[in-house]
Amino acid sequence: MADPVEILVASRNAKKLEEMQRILREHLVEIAVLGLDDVTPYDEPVEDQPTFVGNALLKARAGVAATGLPTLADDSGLCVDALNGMPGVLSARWSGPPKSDHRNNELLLAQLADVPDERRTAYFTCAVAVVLPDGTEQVVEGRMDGRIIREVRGAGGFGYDVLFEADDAPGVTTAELTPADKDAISHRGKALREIAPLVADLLR
Ligand SMILES: O=P(O)(O)OP(=O)(O)OP(=O)(O)OC[C@H]1O[C@@H](n2cnc3c(O)ncnc32)[C@H](O)[C@@H]1O
Ligand SMILES: [Mg+2]
Repeated sequence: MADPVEILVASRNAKKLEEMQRILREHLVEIAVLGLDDVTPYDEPVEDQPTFVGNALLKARAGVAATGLPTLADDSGLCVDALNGMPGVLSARWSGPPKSDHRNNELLLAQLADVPDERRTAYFTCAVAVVLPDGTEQVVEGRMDGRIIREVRGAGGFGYDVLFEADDAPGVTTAELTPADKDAISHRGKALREIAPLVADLLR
């Protein structure tokens, strides 16, 4: 039997990578989904673009240039209405280096301390880009609407999940959902389920 086609998922975030591999493996059954730890290390780009789409393309292009493998990358973040869309593309490193989910969540609570419940709306967004060695590029986006609560709750997920209640799963944070329940409603789940058939077609 021929070796399976390989794709690289270029993320340094172990929890995000786990979500991506879980969703992709379900939808791309005959494709081997590798992570950055499965390939020779390369210089990863600085995520300096003003948009999620721009950063996702940057990460995917760098992966394909370094490895020669079709590469998928996710750039995602939390956009809070009362903060004019911040932290947005800066979500991962909002509270400064070294990257810390805990400090980011403390900062979010502090920034929203005086914001009343009805104005604590926010959404997660995710751009997923796939780039092939022949230069073909595709990008899709997914979104999950919800609100920011006042105390962290839950042990699942990552990042700001402990402070986010999705409109599609009210009363619990996305850190309290099972992995499958988060994938079913998440920005990342939506984007990856949309791009998976495109990837399958491109690799055929
Ligand atoms: O760039 P890579 O290496 O993929 O990993 P990263 O963590 O730096 O990823 P991003 O640059 O895309 O930043 C995304 C940040 O947005 C937040 N975020 C994105 N998706 C999330 C989710 O599903 N749940 C909670 N927080 C999320 C979280 O703080 C992430 O670190
Ligand atoms: Mg990043």
